[in-house]
Amino acid sequence: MKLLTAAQTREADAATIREEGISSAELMERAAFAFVTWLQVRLSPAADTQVLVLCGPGNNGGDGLAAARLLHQQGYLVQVGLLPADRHSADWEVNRARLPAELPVAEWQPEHFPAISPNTVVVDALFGTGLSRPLEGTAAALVQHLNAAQARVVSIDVPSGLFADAPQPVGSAVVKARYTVGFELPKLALLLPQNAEFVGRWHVVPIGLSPRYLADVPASMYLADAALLAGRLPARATFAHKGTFGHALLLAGSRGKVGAAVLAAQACLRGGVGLLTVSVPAVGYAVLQSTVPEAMCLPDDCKTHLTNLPELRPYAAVGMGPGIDQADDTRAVLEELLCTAKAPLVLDADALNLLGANRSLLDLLPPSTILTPHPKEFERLTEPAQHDYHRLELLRGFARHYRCYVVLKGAYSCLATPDGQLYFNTTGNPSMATGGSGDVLTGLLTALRADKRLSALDAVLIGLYAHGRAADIAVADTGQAGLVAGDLPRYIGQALQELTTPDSL
Ligand SMILES: NC(=O)C1=CN([C@@H]2O[C@H](COP(=O)(O)OP(=O)(O)OC[C@H]3O[C@@H](n4cnc5c(N)ncnc54)[C@H](O)[C@@H]3O)[C@@H](O)[C@H]2O)[C@@H](O)CC1
Ligand SMILES: Nc1ncnc2c1ncn2[C@@H]1O[C@H](COP(=O)(O)OP(=O)(O)O)[C@@H](O)[C@H]1O
Ligand SMILES: [K+]
Repeated sequence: MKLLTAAQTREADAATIREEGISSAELMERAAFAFVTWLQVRLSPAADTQVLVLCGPGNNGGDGLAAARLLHQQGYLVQVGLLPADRHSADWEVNRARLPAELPVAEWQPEHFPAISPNTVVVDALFGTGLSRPLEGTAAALVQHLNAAQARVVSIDVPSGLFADAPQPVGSAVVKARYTVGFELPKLALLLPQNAEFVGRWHVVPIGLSPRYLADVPASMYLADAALLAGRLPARATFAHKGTFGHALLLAGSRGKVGAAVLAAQACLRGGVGLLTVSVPAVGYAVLQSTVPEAMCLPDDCKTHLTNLPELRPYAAVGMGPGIDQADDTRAVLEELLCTAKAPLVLDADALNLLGANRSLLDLLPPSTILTPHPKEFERLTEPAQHDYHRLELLRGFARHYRCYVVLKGAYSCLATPDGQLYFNTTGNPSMATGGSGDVLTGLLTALRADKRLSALDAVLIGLYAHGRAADIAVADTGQAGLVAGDLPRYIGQALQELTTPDSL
């Protein structure tokens, strides 16, 4: 699924109106209906529920007016509060006129905003994608009044005051919603950690925007969801053998962090690799052999950390980083790997920290290497970001410059490709915020890179999706707090199966 900018969303609305021969008010009605349908499922029975709809002067306010009418028709106790304005959009006027006379409507004056009861459900329809500057004056005061009320707020399209796809000054007035319900496609702002306190949980509801426009519009940002990835993992052929799926090498572990090597190895095997060899410091040899018997193990001469690069010829992909620490002779192993590897590489954790501390090594990165930094590791590779949008630009620039695939990990992990596209992963949950989840990802990505049937892009996208999806499946058994990284590998197979090409004509 593509992510559209606010401007492209307006074009998509216009294309839909043109192609379907409907009026913009009809599209607004569709949007309001979709919103109300979503809301009704989550509200208490109609007669017990007070709903306050706060409407701004544009089409977001128009959506709010239409939603107020539809909720009123369903028997909810609805009131409408209007933000005072000199001018309103045409479809706002249409929907203002359609409000039934018995539905209470008041213009909210700044000197005496009515109190908002915490029991009220507030629909925030003040501003949407048409916001052109940060809120000030009455609009900002109303947002502050609403936030102070601590009511349950559901924002239409975006929390009012938040730019849909651009940064804004720190401290701007923005509604703090419990839920944000967007139309058709999420806006970039909903995916960024800095906006979490405003967005709450988000959902999108379909409104039938022009499929032709959505297919043709050029995009540089995508949501990597099931629709994008379904069927991308080829099914296994009847006569497949272990050579079909590649032989991977993992370079992982150091004294006190052998577990990272175990987790990566388990995930690599569950990711479907044909053969796996793990190079660990001598201290990890017995541990690895007993916990992951399916993997071959190459013990390093050094007891505590990696000091030797194995002969690379047998391997279809190499993953390095989980738990390796940052000793100077491990840095030398990384340097030799970068200089000599012919197979695709996956670099994580301390391999990234070593790159950050020895930036000249970055120029040795083979094209199409996969790097998986979390934000702190990414900062060590680049520079501190001023905000999330800046971080995304740094990410895009880094991936382009080094011709690499770079995954900025977090909720909605973002992959930047060598040609500057961004893909936001849609799976995963906060259960993964536990030590070792990243090691599991390294192992899984190394397995998928060893599978020659997959392109580099598909390997990363499938790996990110399946990693998060494994956690989504696992939490049904473990709960969120109870999940540990070691639980994830055994759900990877099920997650991968969901993306496998169906066995049909
Ligand atoms: N027919 C359509 O085009 C559809 C539009 N939709 C809704 O339309 C919304 C976009 O509507 P609009 O483009 O009218 O934009 P908004 O409703 O977001 O607001 C635009 C109005 O606010 C004013 N404004 C912008 N920034 C301001 C600020 N900082 N302080 C005070 N006033 C400010 C603008 O001058 C304009 O009058 C979407 O978010 C969505 O909710 C949906 O109904 C789907 C269909
Ligand atoms: N709140 C969250 N929602 C979804 N995924 C998450 C969340 N928190 C962490 N993750 C995922 O878990 C992994 C954590 O990796 P990392 O930070 O390297 O941890 P570690 O070094 O402990 O293995 C990443 O893939 C990240 O995307
Ligand atoms: K809004």
